[in-house]
Amino acid sequence: MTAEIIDGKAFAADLRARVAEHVPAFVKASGRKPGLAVVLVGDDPASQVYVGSKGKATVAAGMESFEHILPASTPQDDLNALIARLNADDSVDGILVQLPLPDGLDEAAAVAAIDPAKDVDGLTDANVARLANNEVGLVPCTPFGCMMLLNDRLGELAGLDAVVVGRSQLVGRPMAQLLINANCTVTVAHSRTRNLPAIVHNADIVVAAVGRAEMVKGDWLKPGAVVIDVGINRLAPTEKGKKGQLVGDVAFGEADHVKAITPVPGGVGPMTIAVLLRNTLVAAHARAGLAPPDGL
Ligand SMILES: Nc1nc(=O)c2c([nH]1)NC[C@@H]1CN(c3ccc(C(=O)N[C@@H](CCC(=O)O)C(=O)O)cc3)C=[N+]21
Repeated sequence: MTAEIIDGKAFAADLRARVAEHVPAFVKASGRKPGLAVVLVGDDPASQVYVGSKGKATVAAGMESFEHILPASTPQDDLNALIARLNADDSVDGILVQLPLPDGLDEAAAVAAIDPAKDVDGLTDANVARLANNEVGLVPCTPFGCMMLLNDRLGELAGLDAVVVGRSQLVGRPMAQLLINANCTVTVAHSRTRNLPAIVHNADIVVAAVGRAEMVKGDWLKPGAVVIDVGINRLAPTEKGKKGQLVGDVAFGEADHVKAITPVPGGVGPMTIAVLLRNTLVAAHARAGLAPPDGL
């Protein structure tokens, strides 16, 4: 049996196109474009690349992109003041503060400063509570994108055994909530979990989000499982002049016997950006008092 490779890149391109199709009607109804503000503190090169691709995708979808790049030495008060200005700015529908923040800055305080109506990362207490209560709200982009890939590949998820490896606020925890809301039987595993291989081997759905290169081995995976690899790990460069290879949290080369698996790159990563645009459009409609865009 040969695993199907889930083409997140193509799925994301389709989602971005569907988001873009809704933009003209929003502009007509509201007299302005949907706007996304991305705040990057510090000069981490990988973060700069992500912020760049977010900005490009935002403009390509017909939306307005606002980038705020601050030095790593920015005081908390200045960061919070910027967030307060973005909250008050009517042309901004979505605010994303790129995480992690540099040492010395309080992430929880920065997130708490974001207006929940503009919280396109779904990280504020208000949106976390809505997700936990299975109510409508803004959901973190990466887990939402994973659910779209799972629904596309599997259809009805009710009753399936799902294992989420990782319990971060941005991915693991909201992923578990979404799977519970989809009526899966959900296990959340993490660094203190005992007998991880056996737990993963029970799963029909495996979502790996630990940030450790190829930690999930092929023989842990049940034949026929659907595997979503959220990890993006850059290996040390092996050849001179060559950039380090990107690998996921799953040993992809050992996963031939699963039903389907997302590759890295080209799997979950592009979905994250496409869902960010989707969330911005959804937030824009809600803020303008318009019905949510359908089919997204
Ligand atoms: N508040 C916040 N929200 C985030 O959503 C967030 C964040 N902070 N901090 C950093 C991580 C990382 N992240 C990625 C998005 C897209 C790709 C992506 O498109 N990756 C491509 C390739 C990337 C490459 O080649 O380097 C792929 O997987 O195919 C990767 C990583 C969002 N993040």
